[in-house]
Amino acid sequence: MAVAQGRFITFEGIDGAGKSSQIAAAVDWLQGRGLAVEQSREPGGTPLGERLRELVLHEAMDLETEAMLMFAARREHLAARILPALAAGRWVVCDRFSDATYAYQVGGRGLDKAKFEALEAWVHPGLQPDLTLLFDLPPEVAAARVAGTGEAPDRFERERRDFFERVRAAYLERAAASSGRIRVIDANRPPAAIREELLALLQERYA
Ligand SMILES: Nc1ncnc2c1ncn2[C@@H]1O[C@H](COP(=O)(O)OP(=O)(O)O)[C@@H](O)[C@H]1O
Ligand SMILES: Cc1cn([C@H]2C[C@H](O)[C@@H](COP(=O)(O)OP(=O)(O)O)O2)c(=O)[nH]c1=O
Repeated sequence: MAVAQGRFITFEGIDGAGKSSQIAAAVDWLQGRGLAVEQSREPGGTPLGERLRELVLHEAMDLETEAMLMFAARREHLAARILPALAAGRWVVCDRFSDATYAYQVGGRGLDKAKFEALEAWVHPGLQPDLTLLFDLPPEVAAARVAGTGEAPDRFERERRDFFERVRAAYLERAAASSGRIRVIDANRPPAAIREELLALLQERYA
């Protein structure tokens, strides 16, 4: 007998891209179709992962330590939540996954691509999200949004414009290499327009 298998949907983009409220809209839409949906985030998603998140967002560290902590948190997230949920037929909507490590650690910070690929093959062999929504916008627009929140910036949000230019370019490069999985959304528009495109995309794919 075929076992129901949930779908894995991820959201990506530079800090301030506006993922948060759009993720909520996507989850609402999927739940409205009667699906069981789990919303999560990376780094994080489990008690251990959230503790690792605190460290990587606020503690200065070596680049390879940073990359391995991202993947350690991810391994725990997969083992404790994502894989059991998908196996039980639940859908998982996650704020960031390995594309973020590619964009931030490889693109932004210069981590050796072969080391990223080795970690990815170790931590989730044969598994990629079913669909990834990449929120794309100029770093200066995103930075103004982050500044507008009035919240204290973390270690990544304090990076300079050229860092986010590299992160953005790495995301777009990965999207070009996986155009069936990664859909680029122009995030430099009002929230309502983005929401409309996002829901149309989900409708086209999953209705
Ligand atoms: N399309 C948009 N246009 C203008 N401001 C936005 C838009 N989307 C989100 N924002 C604002 O930008 C800030 C960052 O949004 P958020 O959803 O937290 O981004 P992310 O989760 O991608 O870092 C918030 O203050 C939010 O209200
Ligand atoms: C998952 C992941 C996140 N990050 C970074 C990107 C973000 O700056 C930060 C946390 O992401 P996020 O939860 O999107 O932060 P916020 O809700 O404040 O926008 O971690 C990496 O550098 N590598 C990774 O693999």
